[in-house]
Amino acid sequence: MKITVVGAGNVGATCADVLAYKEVANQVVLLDIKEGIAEGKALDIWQKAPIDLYDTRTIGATNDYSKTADSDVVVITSGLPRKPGMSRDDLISTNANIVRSVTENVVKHSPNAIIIVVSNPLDVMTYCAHITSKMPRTKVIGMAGILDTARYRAFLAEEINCSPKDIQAVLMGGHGDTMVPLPRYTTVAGIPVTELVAKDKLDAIVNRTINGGGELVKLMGTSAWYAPGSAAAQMVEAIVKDQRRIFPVCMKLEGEYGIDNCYLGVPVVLGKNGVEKIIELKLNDEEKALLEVSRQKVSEVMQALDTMTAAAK
Ligand SMILES: NC(=O)C1=CN([C@@H]2O[C@H](COP(=O)(O)OP(=O)(O)OC[C@H]3O[C@@H](n4cnc5c(N)ncnc54)[C@H](O)[C@@H]3O)[C@@H](O)[C@H]2O)C=CC1
Ligand SMILES: O=C([O-])CC(=O)C(=O)O
Repeated sequence: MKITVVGAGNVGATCADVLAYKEVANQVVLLDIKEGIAEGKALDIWQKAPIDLYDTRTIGATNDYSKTADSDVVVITSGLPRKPGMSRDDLISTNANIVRSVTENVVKHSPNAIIIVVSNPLDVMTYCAHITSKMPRTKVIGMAGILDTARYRAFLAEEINCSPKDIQAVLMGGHGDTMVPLPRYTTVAGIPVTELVAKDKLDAIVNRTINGGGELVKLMGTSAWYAPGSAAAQMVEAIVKDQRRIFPVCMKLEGEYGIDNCYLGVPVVLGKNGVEKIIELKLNDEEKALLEVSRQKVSEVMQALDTMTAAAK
């Protein structure tokens, strides 16, 4: 198995490191446009192999896509991260150009790869990669839901003072202020979360989750990478090992949840073909209304991308 990670910055290098450490594939190629950075980080990860005892070979490339040829999965992390005061949507024009050209190169050299997009604004960059690739919607998907759910689970574990391993949750919608955490579908070792956490505390945790990315940007001056890198690696692992794990994943909806032609996070079964199945939850009216707000917001940004693309022609 061969995995390529495009973008050897904070998220991409972390993802490559986790893939190697967990021996998800025997080869991981890290590619960046900045001279030498991917080669250096790939070499550094390889030199950690005798210490951490893994045999995944990590290889770096400066914009040389021939080294990525015939990858099984490609993770796209190339693009600007936001700075304090910015929204993810502010990154759209720069990152769309990057994601478009990267996707063209990826598809040229690895026509059968499953593509996982990480660059922001996530939902619209998944749209951009999907239409550029001309591949089925089940094979061009975005990572955000695992990260957002992990933040929610970590905050809950802190509040309950229990292991995060025992918290199961699902979250839907866009990766932004309109994401839709679902306390009704959150359990702690099988116990509904509402039996363990008071409503006001749960509301505060949901709110902190929605602003989880921004909290870190404010603290660090750039966005997060440890949890995002691991989250993308977890999607790769589910695909490469055909685990059929159930995760929230961003993809094009074609009628599911009554939504057409919009890229949103929904729970799916992830396996060797990418998305094997979309799970349609029976949302209540309140949850449906929140998802509709998310749909409107993502659709607006998709339209903004369409306008930009048309103007550039
Ligand atoms: N979906 C999600 O949940 C998350 C998304 N992100 C997004 O991931 C992206 C990367 O974030 P970081 O790694 O922190 O940024 P970074 O600045 O550390 O790394 C980005 C890398 O992309 C490279 N790059 C730029 N243009 C390229 C091109 N055409 N080809 C190849 N490489 C190129 C840069 O040289 C840089 O090394 C950002 O857009 C950020 O907003 C970050 C965290 C979570
Ligand atoms: O907040 C950002 O810009 C990066 C990101 O998507 C996240 O960490 O959730």
